[in-house]
Amino acid sequence: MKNTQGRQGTRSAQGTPYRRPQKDPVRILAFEALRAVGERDAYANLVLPGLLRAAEQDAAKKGRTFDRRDAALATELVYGTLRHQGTYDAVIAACVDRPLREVDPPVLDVLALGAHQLLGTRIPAHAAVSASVELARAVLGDGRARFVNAVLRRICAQDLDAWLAQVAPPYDEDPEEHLAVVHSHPRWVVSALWDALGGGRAGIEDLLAADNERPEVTLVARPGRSTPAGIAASLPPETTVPGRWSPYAVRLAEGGDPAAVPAVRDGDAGVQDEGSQLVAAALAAAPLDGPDARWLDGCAGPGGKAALLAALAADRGALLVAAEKQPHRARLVGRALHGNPGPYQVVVADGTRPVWRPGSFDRVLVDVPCTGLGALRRRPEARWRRRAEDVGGFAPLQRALLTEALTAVRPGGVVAYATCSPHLAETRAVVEDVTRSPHAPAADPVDARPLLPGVPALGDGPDVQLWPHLHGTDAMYLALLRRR
Ligand SMILES: C[S@@+](CC[C@H](N)C(=O)[O-])C[C@H]1O[C@@H](n2cnc3c(N)ncnc32)[C@H](O)[C@@H]1O
Repeated sequence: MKNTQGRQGTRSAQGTPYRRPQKDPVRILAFEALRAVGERDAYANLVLPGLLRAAEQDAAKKGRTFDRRDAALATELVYGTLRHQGTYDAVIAACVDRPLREVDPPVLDVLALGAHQLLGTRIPAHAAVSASVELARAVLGDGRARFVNAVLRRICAQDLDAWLAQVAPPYDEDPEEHLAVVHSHPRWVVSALWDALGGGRAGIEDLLAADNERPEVTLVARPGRSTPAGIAASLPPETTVPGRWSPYAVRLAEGGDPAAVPAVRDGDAGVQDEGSQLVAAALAAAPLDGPDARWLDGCAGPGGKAALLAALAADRGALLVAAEKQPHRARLVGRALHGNPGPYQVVVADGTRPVWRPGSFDRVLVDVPCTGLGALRRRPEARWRRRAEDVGGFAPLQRALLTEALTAVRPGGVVAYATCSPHLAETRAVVEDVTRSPHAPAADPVDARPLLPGVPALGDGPDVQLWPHLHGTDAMYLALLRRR
């Protein structure tokens, strides 16, 4: 019998010709990544590499290719959609006739992916809609694909600016909600960041916009093991840029792959934001009277700062003890420190119940667990997962770890308290409470600003707060305290 319905043709119950959905591996991969983030609380940066590898292997089996451009587009779709989810949700909400919580999450993911292509990329509108409808047919079925089609057609009726004017309240009426919708941050995060940053509209807008930028990949050349110049010389000249502030930093140009850097493969260098490098370098540079032989990193996992500290300690013949409560993270610390030119020990230990004697260290770092609001550039989903209540949840541990750090350092020794969050409740409030507490050893603040030479806009001191929009770093906080 002659097939009159084409290669993939069958007839549906209604008699309309049925065409199998086109399976676009890039969009399917992006959808699967969003589902993993939404359904299983996965981290995009952890699930993506596995999905990309699987897509490559699947394509190879079918005699097709899934190349670097496909991988770059899939990554952009996932990260962009997650970063701008708050804005896209507000737009989608204006285009559906029921509350968003009544729309199934997989449908919302397809809509958000479509909204990102329409409002956040240069993909032509007709291509963005048809690719999204095909994705919906493949992963949701024909009925929901029609719904997706209808919603996306409403979205593409105007551009992003027009949508923002429609869905965000005017700045003058409700500044925080305006910024939350326009810059896609939860309102409580806008509020907390603004409290910490201070100032007017321009600064907070720049900060929120910087949180939505892809961060550069920065490497740390571990002293005694490699140098920024040596790393740069090992790579084609156009692929590296000097660090901005850290003498150990070298930045990779757009698209640079750290795994391709020989010094990184050998452990002589690592991937580390310049803010983290500055924290370790400032502790190492703090003036000290008396011995300088024993250093402690009390919250070391996964070991980025410990590896730099250990290399700096080695240069002075000092020992670094790197303590971490979680055994699996302590193993990562061991890996980061492997090959260090000087002495070090990695211990699995609870920094609030120390296994070391009081006063036995000359320099101590506590880079405490925190909300991570300073690294929103790197963790696109984190802002939606965190809750305002989480801040208070970390408070007792942060105070206990700083108190024990002050106990661990000898009189005259220096403690660095660091967080990758600028939230005032995790930064100044902790330092002020502990330094006033009768239960903590007495300590005096050390002005950290001169220990970050050349870094501008460090405020009134004595502590320092780095910012993505001012320094190009994560929003690391650092307070230095000298035990009396
Ligand atoms: C912000 S991270 C430290 C990052 C690290 N300094 C780096 O640069 O790679 C905080 C670490 O503290 C660990 N931690 C949490 N509670 C702890 C405790 N009571 N004692 C020691 N480490 C703890 C966490 O497991 C986590 O690895």
